[in-house]
Amino acid sequence: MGEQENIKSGGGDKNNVVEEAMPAAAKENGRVAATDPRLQGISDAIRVVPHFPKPGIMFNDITALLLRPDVFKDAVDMFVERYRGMGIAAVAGIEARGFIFGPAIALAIGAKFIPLRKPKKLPGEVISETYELEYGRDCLEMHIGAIEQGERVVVVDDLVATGGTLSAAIRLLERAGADVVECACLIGVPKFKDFYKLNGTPVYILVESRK
Ligand SMILES: O=P(O)(O)OC[C@H]1O[C@H](OP(=O)(O)OP(=O)(O)O)[C@H](O)[C@@H]1O
Ligand SMILES: Nc1ncnc2[nH]cnc12
Repeated sequence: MGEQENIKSGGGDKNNVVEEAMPAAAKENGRVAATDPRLQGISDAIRVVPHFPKPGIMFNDITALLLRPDVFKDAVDMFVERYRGMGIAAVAGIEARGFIFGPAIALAIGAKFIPLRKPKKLPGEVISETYELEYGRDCLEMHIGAIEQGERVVVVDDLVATGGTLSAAIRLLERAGADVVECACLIGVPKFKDFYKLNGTPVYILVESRK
C-alpha cells in the first residue's frame, strides 16, 4: 500500500462507527478534505516500532511527531478546525497520550479539559470503567462533578485500535450525563476497524497506521 493510500479521514452520524476513505471524506461538508496536504506530513511523522511493548505489536509512536512542531501544530489545528463552533463544552483527554493533544484543542475552542486518568491518580471522588487493550487490561477514572448534565464532549486520544479505551471513556462520560459528540484520534489501526466498540459514537481519525 502506498503512503497516500494510508491516509484516511472519518466522521459521521451518532449511530455509525465511521472510518471513511479519502474520496468520500473529501465530498463531505465540514469534514477534513482528504486532499489536505497536512495529512501526509502527519502520517510520515509517526514512527512505527515493531514488537513494542510485546512481540507482534506494531507500535505507533507519536513522540516522533511531537519533535516536529510544524506537524504537531498541523494535527492540533485539524481537530480545532473541526470542533470550533460546535458548542463543545469539554474536551476529555485519555491518559497518557490524550493529554498531549487534548488541552491544546480545548484551549483553542474555548472548552474545559477533563483528564480521564488511570486508577488511583485522581484525589477526589471518582467513577471508574475497566476495559481490554490490544496488550492488556486497564481502567479509566474521572472526577465526579467534572461534567454537567447534557454538556457536549469530544474525547481525544492519539490512537484507536480495538476501541476498548474510547468505549470506556464514552461510558464514563455518559454515566456522568455528557452528550459525547465524537471521539477524535490521530491514528486508526485498520486491522481493528471491524472491532471498534464505540457504542454508536463516531470516531474521527486523521490517518491510518502505516503497518
Ligand atoms: O483502542 P485500544 O485497543 O483501547 O487502544 C488504544 C489505547 O492504547 C494506548 O494507550 P495505552 O493503554 O497503551 O496507555 P498509555 O497512553 O498510558 O501508554 C493509546 O494511547 C490508546 O489510549
Ligand atoms: N499499535 C499500537 N501503537 C501504539 N499504541 C497502541 N495502543 C494500542 N495499540 C497500539
